[in-house]
Amino acid sequence: MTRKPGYSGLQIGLHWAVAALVLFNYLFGETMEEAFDAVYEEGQLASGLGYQLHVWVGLAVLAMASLRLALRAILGGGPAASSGPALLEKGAGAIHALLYGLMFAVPLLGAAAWYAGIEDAADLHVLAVDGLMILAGLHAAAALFHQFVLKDHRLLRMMRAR
Ligand code: HEM
Ligand code: HEM
Repeated sequence: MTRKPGYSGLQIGLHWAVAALVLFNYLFGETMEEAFDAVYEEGQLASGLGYQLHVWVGLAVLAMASLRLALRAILGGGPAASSGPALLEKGAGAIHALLYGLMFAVPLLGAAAWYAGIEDAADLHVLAVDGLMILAGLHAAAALFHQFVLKDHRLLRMMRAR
């Protein structure tokens, strides 16, 4: 079956929604750290709205990541459907695969820490978040390089529905 290159409106909407929600949880993660310490180190009850937002925003990322993978399997998209140099396409594909993996690993590790009180999962959650932010930064820089230096309209693929 031949598929049109690019992404559907829903795929594009989910891409940017995940990017915004990940950034939100990254910037406001401290409230969750305080709640985790209160519950598991000081034996107190967690208070405030901040940590609840962290949990729901993070679980929304998990749900959206699942939907994205399902849509990708059905609708396609991604570097395989485009035409850059083979080695660069492989690199981009590997980064996308790692980003997908971390979209699952980060919230799942957070849930294991929060709901089961697993300290090691909390440490891995924080480590995985750092990895996600570094990769997302590289990925965003690559998108800007494609768009403005190579001028191959790569960024537009994630802005205009096919
Ligand atoms: C400002 C930040 C970002 C920019 C400018 C950006 C840009 C793009 C662009 C242009 C593409 C399409 C590449 C192509 O197929 O030609 C893309 C795909 C992708 N992006 Fe981002 N992105 C950003 C943030 C993120 C974040 C935070 C994540 C993950 C949490 C992410 C995950 C992905 C994945 C997995 C794909 C591949 C989609 C697929 O083919 O199924 N991006 N991004
Ligand atoms: C995309 C999703 C998520 C991102 C980007 C994210 C990001 C973060 C960040 C930046 C911190 C603070 C790290 C620090 O200041 O040391 C943190 C801590 C934490 N998060 Fe998340 N989080 C996400 C999802 C979740 C989910 C779904 C849960 C639980 C259901 C969760 C539970 C926790 C816990 C328990 C901590 C405290 C860990 C500790 O103090 O060692 N997170 N998260």
